[in-house]
Amino acid sequence: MLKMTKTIIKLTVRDVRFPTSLEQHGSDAMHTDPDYSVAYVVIETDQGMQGYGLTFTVGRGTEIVVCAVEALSALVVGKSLEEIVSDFRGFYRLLTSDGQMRWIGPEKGVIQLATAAVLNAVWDLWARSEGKPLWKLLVEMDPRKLISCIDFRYITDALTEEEALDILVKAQTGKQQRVDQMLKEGYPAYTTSCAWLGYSDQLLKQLCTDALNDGWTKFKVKVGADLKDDIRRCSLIRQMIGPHNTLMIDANQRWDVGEAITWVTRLAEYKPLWIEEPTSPDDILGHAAISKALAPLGIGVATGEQCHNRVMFKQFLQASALQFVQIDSCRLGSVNENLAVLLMAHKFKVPVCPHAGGVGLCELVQHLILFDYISVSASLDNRCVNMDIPAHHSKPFNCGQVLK
Ligand SMILES: C[C@H](O)[C@@H](O)CC(=O)C(=O)O
Ligand SMILES: [Mg+2]
Repeated sequence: MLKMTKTIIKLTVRDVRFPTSLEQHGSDAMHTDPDYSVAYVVIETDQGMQGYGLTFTVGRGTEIVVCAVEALSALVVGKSLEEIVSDFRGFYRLLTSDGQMRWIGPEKGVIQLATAAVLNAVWDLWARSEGKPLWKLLVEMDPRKLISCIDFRYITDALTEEEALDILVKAQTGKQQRVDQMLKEGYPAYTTSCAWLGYSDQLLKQLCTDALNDGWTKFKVKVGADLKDDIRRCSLIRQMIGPHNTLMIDANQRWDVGEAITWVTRLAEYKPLWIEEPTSPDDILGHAAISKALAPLGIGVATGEQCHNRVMFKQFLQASALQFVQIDSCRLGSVNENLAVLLMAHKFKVPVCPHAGGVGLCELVQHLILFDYISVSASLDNRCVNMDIPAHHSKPFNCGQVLK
């Protein structure tokens, strides 16, 4: 008789690093020599199917994430895909609430990065077994089934299961039109690839010219190390892109709260849409104070690439501490936790502009933002996705090409 279940019999994890620090790709005010890296996970079933997942890291820290993935593997190997997805919420909890390992999180830091890598591989296996890309698996899934993948523990004071279901059911209207639109037009994207902090002005000019020629209209510039340099670089980019294209700035947590307000006020004449990660990613009230001070200048606060779980995002939203939610496909606990954040952002009417500066993040997050547009928000207002493909290869993101 034909065996129908797919049992996971093996998990392997590799430490993969790229020497990006040599040419300062990916550099910012806090990560001056980043080597873009991943903990890369492959799971294999008894029927020979594979699922691929990863989490993004920077440099030596990858070794520790690899150990954490290995520590989780015993919870995955031996389970069947069918058993996992029949109670995905339960499986998410199994990984995040394990009595022997919960103490080193919970749901944050290295262990959450490892959880993301493992669960990303499980979602990939699920999508492959259905013969669909992940975004399609998500948009075609019954709303009740989707909700059953989310752990609502700790967020029901902001979003209940019933409210989440209601959001998904309402967004069923017009869904097919949005699918067709995305396949034809793609999702708006921005690039940081012209303006990493360690790039010379000459390189910045050359990459910005190339990106403009390639059709990019939204540009992010790294700031925060030296105010004079920031003024010169922002002025240069604003001159090159003109008044109608969009500029964002990113300080990667460099400042204290007061310093952030003063510094960004000095850069306000270059009309940035947002200041990203102005201060510690854990300082919710600090972000709220910065948001309040910068609102009259028309500058929003964006954060999320180091926002470690749904509970943090909940509080940022409740405290009006951000104006742009930057989900990250590998910082949060994979698709399961990202779904919770997308639904909360929708309830709080805050646009989602995912983070993706890193290995594999652009490839992963496009699935989540397509799901957000097609099945949750139905809006492109004030929204764009980060696509940091190295500038010399860069093309505006077109999911018609990428995702068919
Ligand atoms: C170290 C990373 O390159 C970081 O600078 C990415 C980032 O902040 C972004 O893409 O945004
Ligand atoms: Mg950033």
